This record gives sequence, structure tokens and C-alpha cells, in this order.
Amino acid sequence: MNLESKIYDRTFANCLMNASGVKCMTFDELEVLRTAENGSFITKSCTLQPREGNPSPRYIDLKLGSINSMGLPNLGFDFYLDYVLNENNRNNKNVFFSLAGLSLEENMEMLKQIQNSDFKGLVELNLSCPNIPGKPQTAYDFDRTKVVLEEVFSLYKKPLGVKLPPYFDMVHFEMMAEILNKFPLKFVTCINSIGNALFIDNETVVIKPKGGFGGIGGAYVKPTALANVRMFYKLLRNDIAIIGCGGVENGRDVFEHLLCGASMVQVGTQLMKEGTDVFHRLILELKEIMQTKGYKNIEDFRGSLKEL
Ligand SMILES: O=C1NC(=O)NC(C(=O)O)N1
Repeated sequence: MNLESKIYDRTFANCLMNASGVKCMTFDELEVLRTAENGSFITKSCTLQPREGNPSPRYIDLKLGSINSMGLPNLGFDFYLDYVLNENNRNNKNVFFSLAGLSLEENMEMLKQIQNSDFKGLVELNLSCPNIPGKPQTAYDFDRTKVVLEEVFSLYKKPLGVKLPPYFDMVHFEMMAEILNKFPLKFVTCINSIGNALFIDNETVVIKPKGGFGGIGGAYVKPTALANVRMFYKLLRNDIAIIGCGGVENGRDVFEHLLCGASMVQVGTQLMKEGTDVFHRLILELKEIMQTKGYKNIEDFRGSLKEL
């Protein structure tokens, strides 16, 4: 039995990786992810210049998930470019490089430098950060998304995918899929946190930024995450892989993302809570489910969710 999975021309030892933003901002955090049991890993979404991010408290674990308004704290593009160039695909993890420029110009500058570098991994262009005051989530503006992707693919020729926010309307799924199908995307990652939620403890909000509004992750979002994975799996070209993200706490959750059509599965909140030991546990739990069902590899069941 193996948990190998492919995105484009890359094969990963197993289908698990971190969600961008979780335990992947510093060199030490990235080195832990590079050498743990996950099949791949991804850097914290970066901006051209380093950022402090929003004031703390800005991340809180909750019983049923998490809430965050980090505000894209990161060490700056140069640090992550240097890291991924030195990473040299040791452990065959094909590191993913996450970008979240604060403007199209900033994204194009970063992509130009990556294009002109020896980087051989995959770029995940984050179009869905909900936590920059005054900045809308690009991927909720369909016309803007089309403009951005036209510019991106006019310059960038290496494998690239986009990180999407959750959608909640069938027409929105169709409109977004129609746009995405126009471009040589290698994958889409569904979903980013459900933006601008509010958690109250007694009489007080729990995070400082934006009056306590933040992105929700964890068990709260799994039904929405699975729906987005499923819809884009059905609506997008077959050569655009889906990376599932949202609500993965155990092997059953991984199995469900794969059933919906995901090729890779990202772990966010649970990785934050449990540390990288979570990958060992998820692998054991997924293997047990596959063993029970007689599945020898992921392709035996990926995308085969049954309808009534
Ligand atoms: O894209 C993002 N999603 C989140 O939920 N949080 C981070 C952030 O705020 O940096 N970014």
C-alpha cells in the first residue's frame, strides 16, 4: 500500500503537507517540515518586504478549530527565495513557494525573480488572504482574478497554482471555474480560512485585530472545504489538480478530501495544535481506512465520492 500522489509532473511520497501559514515562517520551522513525514511542504505566504503582521493576540485555538488574523507576518521574499533555492528538493518534497503580494505589481516582481531563478518547485499564489485591513480577497472579485491571472501567465512559465477562498454559491463556483479553466494552472488549493468570522469568549472577542474578526479553520470548515474541493474537481480541466485544505483532524478527514478529488491534502489548524507528529498519525489512520476497504493506493478511490 502506498500514499503516493502526483501534481503535474511531480510525485510526492505521500499526499500530506502543511497549509501555508502554519509552522512555516522561519528557517527552523521550515527545516522541521522538510524532514518530517509529510510528503511535501509550503512556505508562509510572503510579501516583497518583511512584515510584522497584525497585533497579537492574532491566533487562537478553539475547541472546534481556530481563528486567526495574522496579517501576513513573514520574513520577506528574499528569505524564502533563498530558502527554496537551497532546499534543492532534498527528500524529494518539491517545496511549494507561497506568494501573497499586497498588489499585482508586487506579485509580478516576485514571480519575475522566481522565473529568472533556478527554483524548480511549485508556486501557490495566494488570492485569498482575508486579514489585511483594506485589502479585499482578490478571488472574490472575478474580473480582478482574470486580470491577475492574465498578467501572471504572460510572464510566469513554471508550475503554478492558486489558493482560493471558500465559495458558497453554485453560480460562483461556475464563474470561477470558467475563469480558471482559461489558464495553464497546475493546481488550485481549496480552501483558505472562512474569512471574517467572530468568536466570543464570555463578553469579549478573542483576537485583537479588526474588532476580533478573523479567518476560521479546523473542524468548523470541513463541510465547506469538502464542497469546494468537490465542485472544483468536477468543474476544472482534468489537468488542474485540487489540493484540499480545511478541517483535517484525522485519517477519515484526509480520506474524505481524497474521495472528493483532492490529490494533496494540507493540514493547518491540527498541525498548529499537534505539531508535525500529526503527519505520522494521519498516515497510520489513512492506511488503516484503506486497508479495511481494500484500497492499495490513493488512485483506487480518489474522486470516487458516491452520489445517491
Ligand atoms: O491567507 C491567509 N489566510 C489566513 O487565514 N491567515 C493568513 C494571514 O492572516 O496571514 N493568510
